[in-house]
Amino acid sequence: MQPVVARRLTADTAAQAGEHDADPDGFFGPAHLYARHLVAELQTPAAGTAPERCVPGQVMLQLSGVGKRYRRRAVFSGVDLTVRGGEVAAIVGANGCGKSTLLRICAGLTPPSCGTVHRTRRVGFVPQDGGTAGWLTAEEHFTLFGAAAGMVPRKAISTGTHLASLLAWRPSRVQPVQELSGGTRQKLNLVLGELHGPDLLLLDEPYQGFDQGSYLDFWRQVRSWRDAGRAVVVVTHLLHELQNVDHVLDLGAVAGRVA
Ligand SMILES: Nc1ncnc2c1ncn2[C@@H]1O[C@H](COP(=O)(O)OP(=O)(O)OP(=O)(O)O)[C@@H](O)[C@H]1O
Repeated sequence: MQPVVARRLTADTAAQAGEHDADPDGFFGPAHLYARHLVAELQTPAAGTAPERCVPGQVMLQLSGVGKRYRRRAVFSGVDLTVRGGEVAAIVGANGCGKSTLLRICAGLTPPSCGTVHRTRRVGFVPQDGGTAGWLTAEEHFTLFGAAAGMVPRKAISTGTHLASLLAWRPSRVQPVQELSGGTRQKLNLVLGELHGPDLLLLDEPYQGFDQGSYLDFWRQVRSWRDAGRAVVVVTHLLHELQNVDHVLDLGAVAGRVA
């Protein structure tokens, strides 16, 4: 879960910068020095990040009787879902039925109000709103997130660049992320979620802003993860893709029958 920690750290930092209403360079110093500082802080590799082979058929995620309440309001209850290596699950349903909340519960970022969640250790999470830092470059993000997973900078950059190429994106070495288009920033998010080779990928509408070619590249990637024995859970509104997935969890139907 170290990449999740790194993502939270960069989001906190962005919030700090926003609160102080200062030029990031003046507040934190030059971007590359700040990135180096964060990398040093996250240098200790997460326990158990040594590469392991995905085992197709192995349970990567299991939800049993999971429910969520915000104060006295029930969002959903009684959610059961099992996703194995080599399977893709889609979470669908109307706006506000709790899809993002459920995905955060799967990632361990939001506690369920009831039920149990078992997940494999190596998880990649791609949130709907990215946790990227606008004044860092894509390469600095690769280095930062890679360090959190115990990758040396060179390996993190080459892996990130390779994964970006699978989405037809060639990151500039100098352009800060705040100058990227929305779709390209979303590609960065996707690459960061996959950088450490997770067994379980949790994706919250990861293709928002993608052009048609990138969208097709994305689903090609999903099939290649599945073929490699990884498990994928994707929140989606695009029902015509459901023929390509192994499980469909209609959270709208579940939410419609909460107590
Ligand atoms: N931290 C929170 N505190 C209180 N209520 C919340 C919180 N987070 C989410 N909610 C509520 O929980 C419900 C589910 O939100 P969520 O974002 O999970 O829905 P969603 O199905 O992903 O929606 P969308 O399709 O629009 O992305 C919404 O009514 C939302 O207002």
